[in-house]
Amino acid sequence: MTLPPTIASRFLSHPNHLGVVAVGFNGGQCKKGVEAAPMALIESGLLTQLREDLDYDIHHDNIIHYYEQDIPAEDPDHRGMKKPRAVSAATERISSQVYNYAKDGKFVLTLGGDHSIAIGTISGTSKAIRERLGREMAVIWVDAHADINVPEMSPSGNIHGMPMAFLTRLAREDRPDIFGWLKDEHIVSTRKLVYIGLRDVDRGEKKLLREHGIKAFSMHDIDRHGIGRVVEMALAHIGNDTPIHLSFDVDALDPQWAPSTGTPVRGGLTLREGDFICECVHETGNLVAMDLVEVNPSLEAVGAAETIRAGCSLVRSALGDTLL
Ligand SMILES: NC(=[NH2+])NCCC[C@H](N)C(=O)O
Ligand SMILES: [Mn+2]
Ligand SMILES: [Mn+2]
Repeated sequence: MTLPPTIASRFLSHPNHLGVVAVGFNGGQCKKGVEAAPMALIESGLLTQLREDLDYDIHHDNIIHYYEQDIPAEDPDHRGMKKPRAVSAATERISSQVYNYAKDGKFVLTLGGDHSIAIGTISGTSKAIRERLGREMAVIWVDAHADINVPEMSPSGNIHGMPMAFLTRLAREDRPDIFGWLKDEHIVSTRKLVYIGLRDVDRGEKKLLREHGIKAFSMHDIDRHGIGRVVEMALAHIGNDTPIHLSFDVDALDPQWAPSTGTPVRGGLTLREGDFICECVHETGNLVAMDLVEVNPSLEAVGAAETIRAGCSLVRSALGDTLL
C-alpha cells in the first residue's frame, strides 16, 4: 500500500521539506519549564513520526536553541514589559531562522517555548512570503488568550501576552534592542488575523478586537455553531488564496487534555476539536508554517506525558495525518 499523499501547500516550492526550529525559550513569561518542551516533544518521537509516517524530509540542525547568548546581563522593565531585551534578541534570531527555511519554500515547524516566540516565527514567515510571492499572509491563532496586549495595558507585563500587538503594529517601539528590528515586511494585517478558542481575554484586548474588527471565534461561538461551522467561517474570512501561518497555543485545549501549561483556562477545546482545526487548515493546501507553544512538562507533572502527546497529535494533524 502506498502512503496517503500529504498535501503540500501550493505556496511552497518544497512542500515535503520541513524546516524545524526547536526553541527552548521561556523569557516571555515567569514559569520555568516551558524551555524543556522541544526536547520532550522530539524525544517522544514527533520528528520520527513526521519522517516515517508522513514522509517529510526533515531539515533540522539537531540543536535545541536556548538563546542564552542573546540574554543580556541587564534587562530592566520597559513600558511595563518584563525582560524586553532578552525577548527581543531571541525573537530577532528566531525570525531569521524561520525566514531562512521559508525563503527556500520549505514548511516551517517551530516547537516552543512560550508564545512570545511568535514575534519571531510570524515575522520570519511573513517576510519570506512577501518576498517569494509578493503577498500578505494570514495568521490563525488558536489559543485561550488573544495575546494582543499593548505593553501599557498588560495586566502581567509578560511578553507572551503581547506578540500579536507587536506583529500588527498595534504596539510599536523604535528602540532596535526592543522590537525596533520589526520592519514593515514582518508585519501582519489585523484583517488577516483570525482567533479560535478564546475564553480569557483581558478588558483592553476586547476593546482592541472590537475597535479593529479583528475576527475572533470564542468558545461561546464554538458551543453555538459547532467546531465545523466555526472553522469554515474562520477559513472563509481568510479566503482561499492566502498563505496561512498557524500559531497553536496548547492552552487552547481544555486542561483535561493539556494540563501542563503555564496559564491553563477551563472550558477549552477537546483534543479532537484541536486536531480537527489542524486537519481543516491542512486541507486548505495553504498552510506554510506552524508553531506549537506553551507546553510546560514541569507543570502538573502527572499530565505532562498527556500534554506532550496532545501536542504531537496537533502537529501531525496540521501536517496531513488523517484518520483513515
Ligand atoms: N501565551 C499565553 N499563554 N498568554 C497568556 C496571557 C495572559 C494574560 N492575558 C497576559 O497578558 O498576561
Ligand atoms: Mn494561551
Ligand atoms: Mn498564547
